[in-house]
This record gives sequence, structure tokens and C-alpha cells, in this order.
Amino acid sequence: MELTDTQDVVIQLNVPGPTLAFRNISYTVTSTRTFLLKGGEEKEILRDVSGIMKPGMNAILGPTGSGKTSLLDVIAGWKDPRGLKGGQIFMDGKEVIDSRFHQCSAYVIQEDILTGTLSVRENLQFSASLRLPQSRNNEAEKKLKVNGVIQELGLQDCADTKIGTEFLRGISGGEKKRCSIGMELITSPSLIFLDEPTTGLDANTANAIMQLLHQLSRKGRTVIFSIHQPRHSIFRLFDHLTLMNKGEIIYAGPAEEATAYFNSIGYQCEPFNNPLDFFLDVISGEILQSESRPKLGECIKMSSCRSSFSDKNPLPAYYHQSSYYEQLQDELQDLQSFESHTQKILSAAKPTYVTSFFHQLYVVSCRNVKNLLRNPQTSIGQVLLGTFFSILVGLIFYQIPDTLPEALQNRVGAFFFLVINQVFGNLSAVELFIHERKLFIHESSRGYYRTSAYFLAKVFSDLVPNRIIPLLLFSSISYFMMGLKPDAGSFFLYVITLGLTNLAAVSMAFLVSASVDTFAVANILIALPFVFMMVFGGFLVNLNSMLSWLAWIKWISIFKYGMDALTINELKGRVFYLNFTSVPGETYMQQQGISYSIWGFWENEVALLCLTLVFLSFAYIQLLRVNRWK
Ligand SMILES: Nc1ncnc2c1ncn2[C@@H]1O[C@H](COP(=O)(O)OP(=O)(O)OP(=O)(O)O)[C@@H](O)[C@H]1O
Repeated sequence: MELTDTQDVVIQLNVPGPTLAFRNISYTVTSTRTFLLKGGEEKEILRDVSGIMKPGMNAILGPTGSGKTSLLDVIAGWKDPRGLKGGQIFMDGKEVIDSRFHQCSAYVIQEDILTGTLSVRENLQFSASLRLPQSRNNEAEKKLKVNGVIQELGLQDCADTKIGTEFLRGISGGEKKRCSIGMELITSPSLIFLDEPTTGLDANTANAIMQLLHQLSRKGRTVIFSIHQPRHSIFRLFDHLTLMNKGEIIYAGPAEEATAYFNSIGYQCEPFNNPLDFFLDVISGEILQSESRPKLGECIKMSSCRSSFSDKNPLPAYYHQSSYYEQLQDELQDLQSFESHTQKILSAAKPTYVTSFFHQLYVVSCRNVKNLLRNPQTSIGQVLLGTFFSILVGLIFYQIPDTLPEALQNRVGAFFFLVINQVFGNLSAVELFIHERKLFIHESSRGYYRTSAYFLAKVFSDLVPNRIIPLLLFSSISYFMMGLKPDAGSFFLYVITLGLTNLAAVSMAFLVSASVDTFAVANILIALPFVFMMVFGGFLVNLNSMLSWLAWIKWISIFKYGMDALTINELKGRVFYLNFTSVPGETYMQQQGISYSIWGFWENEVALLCLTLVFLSFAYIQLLRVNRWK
């Protein structure tokens, strides 16, 4: 069935939003004692909080550090379940039991995580291609959906403008926020969570974003967001307000009744005061209770009272005595519950994929290619570096003679230089996964793609332009300038050897890149093993004379395998001359303990391939292990 633009938008509007309820949620975090050791002090950041969020605008407000984001993360199912000490979450009266919760909800995080080199439309198309089922949505329908979202968010004017990177000025902050919301709206969620959607935006842009959310809520969606000190015009858009302080709720009810509630418990709001400033002043103690305040019942003294978290603060206790709390308890009584909650949140965190592995591989690869074409600095740098070093090595070792001692000294020296160049010249590979770590965590946890599809697409999009093409240039120039064995087979084996050396080093850099978050740590972790491998490569130290308990390191040295293979390829069958005496190349290899049989050569290539596969497998495992919880 063909869909028109308007029909598509109508489909998005008719989705009714669910009612989300949560009961007795308590959440604890454990501080980290040292750099690596966890297990310090336990801190309760949410204590026994309950609430009901219905279709409409549901705001969670409070001073900084009051637990707004934590509550949002927990009820959206994105907070690490190990910290959850109790509580249940219900959607439309039924306890949340599996990943369907994530499928029908969207979470817009505070930071805008988008691909900077792509335009707004391309980012939205990426989301649509991977998050809408292939069978039901063909490409034309997905395009219509993207157009519908662009229209709904008022992004028509900047639809084809790039998001922007550190080097490229892109769209404005407000447009970025709209685009981030659009990335989530693509799946037509009926429940939308937003963490501080107005932070970092100027007053007008913040207003526009909140108006947009208001419109979405009026189309039937349940919009739940945390917000920090909004202006009054924004406050008027709220339907339901949850006020938090130090991990506890001090008011949850209709937004327009909040001021009257605080007046009723003895806090007077001045006629022209912004209610939101008033609430925050009440929480911070700037506004004091009047003498004529109502008496707080016995609750605050009772041991069973739920508000012992901050005993000196009467606000939670007042709230627990209010009619709002009573009504909430009555509504929560009717909800069904099944099993322990922690397990359910855990199962909810597993993303479900609506597209096949190959489709994901194709879409992520296309994005990588666009990225590469629009941001080609690294690839150009690698090609220039490869060409420069190949000419340099060619000039230093130009047409190596067949007379000894230069014949051997220069050849072995050149091979050492070539291997060093392949290993250290590709250190840029450590940036592969670090650079996009946040994007990967964000997208993979939301079910855009499998880790395997992302991993393969990233690895190939790095290997082909940044490693293989520069390598082909490098080997062709250097081989013929140095005047090595003039036959095609030897040249081919030379290229294979340098390629495998390059691959092994790059794979090790990928492993480090997938394991750490920062370049500084990555550089240390990659430089150290490379230096060790270089020492045990057989050029700087004679490996036969080395202490036996240290010598084993040579078996994991990329340098040793690379140099041995290059040496066998060049010296085997070659004759050099010393004062009219001919000396076969094999003599040198015998002295060095290098096995130059056919298998002797290929075992080096196999070892390099094995190192590559091992490093790549561990890199993939490290990506799988990345913590996706908030
Ligand atoms: N993973 C964590 N580890 C340690 N402390 C945490 C963790 N998550 C939250 N906290 C602490 O819990 C408290 C509440 O944090 P939360 O981010 O929910 O507050 P917030 O109200 O959203 O604050 P802000 O408006 O500044 O974002 C803070 O004191 C914070 O330091």
C-alpha cells in the first residue's frame, strides 16, 4: 500500500500513550574506592519513590543532584539493575516483564549524539533504515516516515544541512535537540523519556523545544522529562509535576495545584514569583514555613515512616500525609505484579533487532563510507605518510648492491625499517573505536545494529582506505627503488608479508581501541607491547643468545615474523660476493637460526595471520563487554 506524506504523519499521531506507574523504587550506587577497585561506600540516591505518569506532559523537577535523572533512567529501564534495591514498574497496569518496554518507548538523552558529517535527513534516514522492520517498511515508506518526522519537528529548513563536527560548523543547538528527538520519533513511540531537554539552550530555543514536546503530548503521547529551573511559560505546559529533593518525592500531582499545595502546608508564594523558583526556594530553605503551618502528624516520628531519608526535612513527610499521596497509593493498589523486578529490567536491556545482520552491515558501511569521504584527513594522511616513507627508504637503501658486507647489512637494515614503519606507522588505528564510543553505545543499546555488524563495518572501512591502499603504494615504490629480487613472485610475497605485518599491528591497535575510553591510555597500552616486540624481533638482539625464560617473547613478536619472512623471501636462492668469493644468502639465515624451508617461510605468515585473528576476536569481545548501562 502506498502511503502519502500526510497519511504517514497521521499514523504517528494516532498512537495512544501508555500510563507508566512505579512503586517503592529504591536505588543505590557504590562509589569507586580507587582507580580499579569498586566497593566503597553505598549511597542511596532514590528512596522508596512511587508515582504514576499518564499521557501528557510529565515533568520531574528538583535542584541539582536531587535524583531527577536517576529516577528517569530507572523508570525508563536504562539504569544499571545491580543498583536497584526494590520496586516495580508497570505499564498500563501490567508489570514490565520484557524488552517490549524498550520497543514502544524512546529515551532522548541530555547529550545530542548524532553523526556530525551527515545531514539531519541522513541521520534520520539511518535511524529509519535500522529501526523500522524491513518487511513492513520498504525504502520508499521509510523515506516518507523521515519526511513526516522532519515536518512534525519543523526541521524542513535545515533538513539537508550537516549536523557539524569540531571542524565543520553545522546546525544550531536547538535544531540538534530536535534532530535527537526525531531519531527516537522514527519508531513512533507512544512513551517518550527526555533527560533535561532544555539544558544548554537559550530561553527561546528551550521554549520552542518544550512547545514541541507539548504538541507531541497533545497527539496522545506520554512525555516524561526531567528539567532544571525552567521559566514560567514552560511551566504552564506541564500537566503533571513530580518534585524531588535528595532522592525523595516531595510533591507529585497536577502541576497547576502545586503552588496551592505548598501554600496549604505553610509556604507562601509571592504574587509575582515564578512558581518554579518558589519550589526550589522552598526545597533549599530560602523560603521558611509560616507560623500558621498545619501540624505534621505522627508520621515523621514513626519508625515505619517512609521519609526517614532526610529526617530534618519535613517536606517528604508532609507529602506522605497529603491527599495526593493517598490517591496515588489507592491507584497503585490495583496494579498486578508477578516476579522480582531486578531480573525483568535485566532482560529488558537486551536490544531486539528488527533488521537482518547483512542489512545492518550494509547501512553502517554506507555511513562509514560517507563519513570517510566527508572527513578524509586520516586516509589522506596515511597515503602521504606511506608514500613519503617508501621514497625515504628507497633513497636510503637505493639499489642495494650484491657485494658484502653492504648486501646483507643494508637488506636486513631495510627490512627492520620496513617492519617498524608498518607497525608504528599505523598507530592511528587506536582511534577507531574510541572516537565513536559514545555513538556506538548509544546506538547499539537502542537496537540499531548488532555489535558484530558494527565491528565488521568499522574494521573494513578502516582497513581498505587507511591500511591496504597506502600499503600497496608503499610496497611498490620501496621494492623497486631498493632493487630487491627482480621477480613477480617475490614481489607478491613481499606485499603479502608487509600486509600481514600491518594487519597484525593494526588489529592489536583495534583491541586496545575497543578496550579503553581515552587516547592517552590507549597510546601507552599500544606503545609498550610494540617496543617489547621490537626488542624481541631478532634485529637488535641475537635471539639465540637470549636468556631462555625471556626468549619466549619472540613467539608473540610481530617484528620477528615480519623480518624473518622478508629475509627468507629475499635471501633464499640469492648469491652475494665477497672479494670474488660467492656467499649464498642461506649461510646468513643458518647463522641466525632462521628456517628457510617452504614451511619455514609460510609459518611466519600463518603466525601473523593467527595474531591478527586473535587480536580481532578479543577486540570484538571487548566491544561486546562495553557497559551500556547509565
Ligand atoms: N552512577 C553513579 N555513581 C555515583 N553517584 C551517582 C551515580 N548516579 C547518580 N549519582 C548521584 O546521585 C545523585 C543524584 O544524581 P542525578 O544525576 O539523578 O541528579 P539530578 O537531579 O539529575 O542532577 P542534575 O540536575 O545535576 O543532573 C547525585 O548526588 C549523583 O552524584
